Amino acid sequence: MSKPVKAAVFGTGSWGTAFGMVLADAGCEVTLWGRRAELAGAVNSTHTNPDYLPGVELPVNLRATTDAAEAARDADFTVLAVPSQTLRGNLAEWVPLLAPDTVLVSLMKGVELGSAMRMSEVIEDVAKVGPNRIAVVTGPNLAREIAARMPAAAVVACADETVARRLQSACHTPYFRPYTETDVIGCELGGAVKNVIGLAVGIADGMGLGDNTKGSLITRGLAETMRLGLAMGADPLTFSGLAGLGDLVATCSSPLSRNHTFGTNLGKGMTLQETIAVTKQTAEGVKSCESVLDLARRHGVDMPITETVVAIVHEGKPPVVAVKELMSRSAKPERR
Ligand SMILES: NC(=O)c1ccc[n+]([C@@H]2O[C@H](COP(=O)([O-])OP(=O)(O)OC[C@H]3O[C@@H](n4cnc5c(N)ncnc54)[C@H](O)[C@@H]3O)[C@@H](O)[C@H]2O)c1
Ligand SMILES: O=P(O)(O)OC[C@H](O)CO
Repeated sequence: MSKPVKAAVFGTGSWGTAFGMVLADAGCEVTLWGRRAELAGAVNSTHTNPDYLPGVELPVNLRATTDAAEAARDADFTVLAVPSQTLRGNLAEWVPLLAPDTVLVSLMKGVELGSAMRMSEVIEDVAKVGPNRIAVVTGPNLAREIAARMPAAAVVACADETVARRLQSACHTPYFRPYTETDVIGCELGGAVKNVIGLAVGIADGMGLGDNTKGSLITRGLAETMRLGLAMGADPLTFSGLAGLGDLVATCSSPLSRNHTFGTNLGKGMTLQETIAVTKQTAEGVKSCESVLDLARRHGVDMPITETVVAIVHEGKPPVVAVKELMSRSAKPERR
């Protein structure tokens, strides 16, 4: 009998825990790493994560520890599920502990501030491993729905398709259907930019605007994501798949999305500080809207919705003024 696949998941937040559950349900031996002993204790003793997924019963073969070396030991897959902006510092501490041939798997949907690096680039930079040992999991995967074992599809992307297939088989369950991809750039951009568009749609919802506005923001948001992707060497077809349209629709429609909810609160008139204060989990788009705009400028790409989100979130532009400006841009053909 072949030995079970071992996975370490660094991050016991919503998605780290839910994806750990997926891996465990798929038959992997999974160890979650978290910073807080009481949370790791709760996972081990009550098989719940009361802070991030209250009411969800976790599999008994999902264990947790605060000892990073213990989690990392002999892991075939080392899954990273911390906020995008802390990844660099976190990973630097874990690199000496990693199993020699482990595949590093990014669950994160952000772009690093300052460097404008995608998460796989940060991993490559810090861990000094090649693209064939770095994979990305993305798609329409709201953690709470996955944790409730509601059916969903996902994408596992790696430059090396064999590695993507290994990961696909490690996380395939009756409720979680992963497809393989080799377009890592497209998959990561789809995940990072949908958070920014999710903020925009949330703002519009909070302002009481309608479904036409939502449909327009989703479609034009996808258009600007694709423009950036093309400039960066992504395959444009990726954006009509799960990592693009699929995730955009889930995020922009769901009250479970932290980015959408964050935008809704801003659109209702809360200040940035008030909105941050009521946001308990990571809403990646809040910081990544700036790094996505940075990427767009580096590549000479026009991203008006992203620019508008940055102006509302970070420059205090009133949403009503921002909408007026967005709508009064010069007329142009739909495709350019
Ligand atoms: N929640 C989802 O539905 C979902 C789905 C797909 C992808 N993602 C992505 O997964 C990533 C993680 O999101 P999440 O939902 O698990 O966030 P979360 O806020 O629920 O959890 C974040 C985790 O990181 C830990 N953390 C925070 N700061 C840290 C630091 N400085 N050092 C180490 N650990 C730290 C927290 O304690 C927590 O365990 C994000 O990039 C997000 O976009 C989330
Ligand atoms: O809650 P959000 O906005 O981070 O979205 C969660 C997932 O990325 C949806 O696929």
